[in-house]
Amino acid sequence: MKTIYLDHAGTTAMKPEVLEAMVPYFVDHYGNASTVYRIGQDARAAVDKARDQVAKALNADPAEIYFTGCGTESDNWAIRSVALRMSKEGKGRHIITSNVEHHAVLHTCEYLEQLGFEVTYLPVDENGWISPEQVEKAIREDTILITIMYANNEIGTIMPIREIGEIAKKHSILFHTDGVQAIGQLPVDVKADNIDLLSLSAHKFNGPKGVGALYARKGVKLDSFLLGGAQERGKRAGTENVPGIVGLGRAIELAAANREEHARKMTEMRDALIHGILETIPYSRLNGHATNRLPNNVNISFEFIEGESLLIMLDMKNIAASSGSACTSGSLDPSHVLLAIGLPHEKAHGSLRMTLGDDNTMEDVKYVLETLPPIVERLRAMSPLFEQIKGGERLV
Ligand SMILES: Cc1ncc(COP(=O)(O)O)c(C=O)c1O
Ligand code: FES
Repeated sequence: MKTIYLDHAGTTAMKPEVLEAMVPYFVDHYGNASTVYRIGQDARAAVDKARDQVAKALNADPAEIYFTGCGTESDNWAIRSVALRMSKEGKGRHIITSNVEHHAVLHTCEYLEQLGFEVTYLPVDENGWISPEQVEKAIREDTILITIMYANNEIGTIMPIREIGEIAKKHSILFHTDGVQAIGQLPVDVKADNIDLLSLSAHKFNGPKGVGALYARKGVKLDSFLLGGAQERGKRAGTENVPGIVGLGRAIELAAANREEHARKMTEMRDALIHGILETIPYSRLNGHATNRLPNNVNISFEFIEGESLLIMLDMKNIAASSGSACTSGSLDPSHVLLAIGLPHEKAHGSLRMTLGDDNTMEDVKYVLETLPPIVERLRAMSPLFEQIKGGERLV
């Protein structure tokens, strides 16, 4: 039986068209893009083309796009570079972010705190949302950067990016957004959204792993993060990952062209899953905003069960899902995002994230809706706590 893959927020399979575009740059045009001879110049032209493709998808200028090694690098680069430069220029040392950011942002902010920066971690509401007013209220004389994610990778809540960008602009503060989960799902437009810096990662929209990009608006002074050669106009040293960059360019072009149809299809499957589960499984609740959420994200907590056991049993039925973000699923700590929306530990542990993609169909949704309820029931039958409430008494 085929695997029903429901972890597209973790990573996605590459599209055959993307692979096809990349292959020649491994074997034929393998030259170093910084050289003058033909096979090097072929590679250079391919990097330039990819830069155009990324710029077009974001409504940016190609000169505003820098290729990186991953979304994590883009986040680190944007935040550290702005912080260090602004503080050197005496503009201040205060950063505003949220408490549901990806660890690429949170750990970078914590690192900067060790260097003497001050960080405000705005608390989200019960839906995982930050209001523009909250952001405005947190602004101080010495605020140099606002970094708020476009959409959350665990619970799918979409942040009011355009409004936050407007506020940042009004106060002349730089605005970075981690757009890793938004690209391909939402209509991201860096100009209309008032974004100064945006991070993205190819493997989240059917491109290759290990390649990302950072958009930096013209006029934003960006210092190099990786020091060395003069690649990426002297801003990001290291021989370009030409096949990866070509793949990123092709993948974002395809994602942008199919975005509306993709979002429509995802939303339909998402809502069928959410309603189907909430209607058939007692003591379950949806995490994240009911409607203002990524079209492909389903995140549900089941009381009285362990997310890990649920994942193992789903895997035995060929369903691949997640119980939190990929990097923390090996740890015993409950997700910081689920705790931030106010879930107590036991509910946070019993959560299931299913993120849909192009390869899913309504048949898959049907299969999940048939397979999941008996698994939850079996796991609950083993739970001593659940035994106590069987009589109909509500404990929590
Ligand atoms: C919101 C968000 N930011 C950053 C990242 C990191 O991206 P990458 O895996 O390319 O380093 C991820 C993916 O795990 C993510 O979901
Ligand atoms: S590093 Fe990928 S989910 Fe955290």
